[in-house]
Amino acid sequence: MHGKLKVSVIGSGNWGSCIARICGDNTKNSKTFEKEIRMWVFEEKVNGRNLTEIINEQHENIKYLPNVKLPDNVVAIPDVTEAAKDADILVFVLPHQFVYKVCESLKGVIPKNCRAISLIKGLDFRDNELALFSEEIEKILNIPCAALSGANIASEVAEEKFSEATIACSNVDRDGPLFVELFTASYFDIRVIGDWRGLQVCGALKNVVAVGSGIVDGLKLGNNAKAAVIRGGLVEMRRFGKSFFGGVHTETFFESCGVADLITTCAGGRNRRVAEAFVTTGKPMDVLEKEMLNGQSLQGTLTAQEVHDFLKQRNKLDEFPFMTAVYRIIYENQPPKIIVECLRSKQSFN
Ligand SMILES: NC(=O)C1=CN([C@@H]2O[C@H](COP(=O)(O)OP(=O)(O)OC[C@H]3O[C@@H](n4cnc5c(N)ncnc54)[C@H](O)[C@@H]3O)[C@@H](O)[C@H]2O)C=CC1
Ligand SMILES: O=C(CO)COP(=O)(O)O
Repeated sequence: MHGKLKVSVIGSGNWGSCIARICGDNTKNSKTFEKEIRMWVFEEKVNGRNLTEIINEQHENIKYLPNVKLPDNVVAIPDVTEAAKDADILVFVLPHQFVYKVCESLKGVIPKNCRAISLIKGLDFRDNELALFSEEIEKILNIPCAALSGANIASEVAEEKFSEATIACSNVDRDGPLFVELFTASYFDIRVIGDWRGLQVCGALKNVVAVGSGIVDGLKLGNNAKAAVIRGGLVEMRRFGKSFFGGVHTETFFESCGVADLITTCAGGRNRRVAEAFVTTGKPMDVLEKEMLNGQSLQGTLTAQEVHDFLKQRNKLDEFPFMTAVYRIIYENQPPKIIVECLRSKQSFN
């Protein structure tokens, strides 16, 4: 290894800022990593000032992770190529709808020996295929890309409450220890696995299940119904992974990136909260997203659409009644109660 490794975090939202904080704490006195963490910020005005200036002066992302101090070695940079150039490690942590544009602008800027890790929860439906972001980043930038996902509601991790996370990479021996060193904290415990596809299928689809659980909450159906939705959702997540992506292991669904993330998101995530309000107010999800999230982004609504379009095009909607019900409720005005009707067993006792 020649010198210490330079780390850049591409993204600075709720989770992006939280993870930059962990990285910054870990690189402060590191023999492996350069102290400075460059964090790309999608520039915007907050209270009439540039968000990057506020972050660099106050060491706080007052819009996306308020009341949490960032270490002063985390430096906010508004130009993405400036933030990423010469990086040895790129941490992608963006809402999934923005990833392609950002990656395209990094083409030709990234050193050949750079490694990446994707913390993005989402899939991309294009050319009639669903793409995994770690694989898209590998293709666009021609560098290896691992993935991290887990039961990690950012506000809780930022308060240093105990969480687990999963890292998956194709070369566990080469990349595992390095990423574990970068992300582990006393309150953030990581396990490394080889199933990067299963991990990302879980991270994306659990957001659709969380929308379903919010619908159950909006209908005030109680904990048993929510458990039924989590169970049915998990079955379809596994079926989806196994049906459409090679190399997905059942064990992955028992890691933090699987059932644990599903449980926490269905209990306390943004997708759940906004979907509950969708039922109680009757307003569309995109309107509520703007009203309730102050610029933060829902991933479950777009993922529900992408999954639906993919399944429809393959004539497979019948095999995924729960995912299809979520789509129909939020996009096709179907009654919210179908969220549990779709789970009923087809057995007849007559
Ligand atoms: N917030 C959380 O608790 C967790 C989020 N994640 C995942 O991490 C990823 C990033 O989420 P967050 O950091 O929470 O983001 P967020 O939900 O806070 O989204 C807002 C971010 O998007 C940026 N943005 C807005 N317009 C943009 C544009 N046109 N181009 C590029 N960026 C733009 C904003 O500047 C801001 O940084 C998502 O895939 C999410 O599912 C994963 C674990 C936990
Ligand atoms: O991914 C998350 C927790 O692990 C956050 O979920 P929400 O986007 O629904 O808040």
